[in-house]
Amino acid sequence: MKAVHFGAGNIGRGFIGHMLSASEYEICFVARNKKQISQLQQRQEYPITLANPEQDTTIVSNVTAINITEHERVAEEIAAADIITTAVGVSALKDIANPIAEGIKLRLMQNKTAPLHIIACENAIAGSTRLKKKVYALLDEEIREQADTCISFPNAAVDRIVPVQNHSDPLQVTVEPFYEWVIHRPALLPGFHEIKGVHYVDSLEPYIERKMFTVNTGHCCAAYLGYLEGFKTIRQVMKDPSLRAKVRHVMEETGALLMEKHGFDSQKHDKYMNAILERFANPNLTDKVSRVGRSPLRKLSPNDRLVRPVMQASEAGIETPHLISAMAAVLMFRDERDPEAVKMQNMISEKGVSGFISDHMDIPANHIVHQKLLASYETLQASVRSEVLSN
Ligand SMILES: NC(=O)c1ccc[n+]([C@@H]2O[C@H](COP(=O)([O-])OP(=O)(O)OC[C@H]3O[C@@H](n4cnc5c(N)ncnc54)[C@H](O)[C@@H]3O)[C@@H](O)[C@H]2O)c1
Ligand SMILES: O=P(O)(O)OC[C@@H](O)[C@@H](O)[C@H](O)[C@H](O)CO
Repeated sequence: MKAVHFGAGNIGRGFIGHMLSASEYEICFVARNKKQISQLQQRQEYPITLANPEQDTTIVSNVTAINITEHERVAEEIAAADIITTAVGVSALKDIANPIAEGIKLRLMQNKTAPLHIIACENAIAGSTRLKKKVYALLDEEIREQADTCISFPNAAVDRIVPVQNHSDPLQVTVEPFYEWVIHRPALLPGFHEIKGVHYVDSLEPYIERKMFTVNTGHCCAAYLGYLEGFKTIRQVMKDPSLRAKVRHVMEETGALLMEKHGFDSQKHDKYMNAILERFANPNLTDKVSRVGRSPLRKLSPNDRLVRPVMQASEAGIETPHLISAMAAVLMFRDERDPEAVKMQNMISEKGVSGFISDHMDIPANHIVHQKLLASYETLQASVRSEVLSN
């Protein structure tokens, strides 16, 4: 069985590659980093270390790589593949749509009708559907109709914390022991070769919302609240009892929404939240605030981990004071090395924070969430100003 995976980054090597290889897939990474590509080609394996006290290490084998710029080879790999996965970041899906479309054209030209599954393993609601729209926009009607008969884009949720790596070996990756990969079963075509350890479900929305609104909402709130206190790692943030309590409160607010919307059991959800807080606090893992808080424009977009739950909670009549005050912290986030953080501050300077909340976050000025967020931002700014003056 052949897999093509776009993006040989942290989650690509540390999770998706690991899972596919353990299910007897041969994996070809389509990547950009030349050093990683040549190492993957030469060694055809790489080590994964678990962030547990024993630092258990396993070897992922049957791997190779090609460069995204080798258009013909990428198309040939796609034409021959059984599964395509991606972990490039949701904003980069537009950049890989063309190579995937070219591969699909070649595959269909070769009359290959074996099923092909294309799964976006990104932190996004309906990531594979988004990718499909971008790919299909590049195919003509006849090819789209043919593709519909043998190519499917199942949506998925992926969960494993894999920080930025700092090893002398460019392929080595340290990952947390926990993992969860959930795939929407109804979108699987007959002949799909099962990936061991994946949870296949009939309805994905409860799983992706539970993951994004608990793990990712809590994680980024830890990062932005920690940033305001000058912390550099998530572990440091979680050691601060007041910040840890704030993150817990944010999760409780999104949890109230999830329980109301999806009928989750409150005791089980409580355990789920506790386990996540422990994952954030893992003493064997160093995860930077800058990684977890990266790309604030994406994180503040209407369908992502902050605006979506806060608006849904508001509609359901659920109060979210902690989430709103953490969102005010996002608006204060500055990181010169993060282009989205720079752009966000420029947008706020140009439009004012209320203009940013209306235009970028799509929360109209007369909405109660807009007004509360604005008030929370102004209070936070005033407290930061008075702290600066008193120092
Ligand atoms: N790291 C985690 O803890 C984690 C967990 C779950 C989901 N995710 C999601 O997985 C995705 C990747 O995250 P990551 O942490 O692995 O980031 P990363 O930056 O480590 O990896 C992304 C990789 O994609 C590559 N890439 C980007 N554009 C490309 C292109 N056009 N062609 C080929 N390669 C390209 C980059 O070079 C990089 O190697 C994101 O959507 C993220 O939200 C991450
Ligand atoms: O990857 P992002 O930027 O969407 O979010 C940063 C982290 O919260 C995220 O990567 C988590 O580590 C991951 O989603 C855990 O499964």
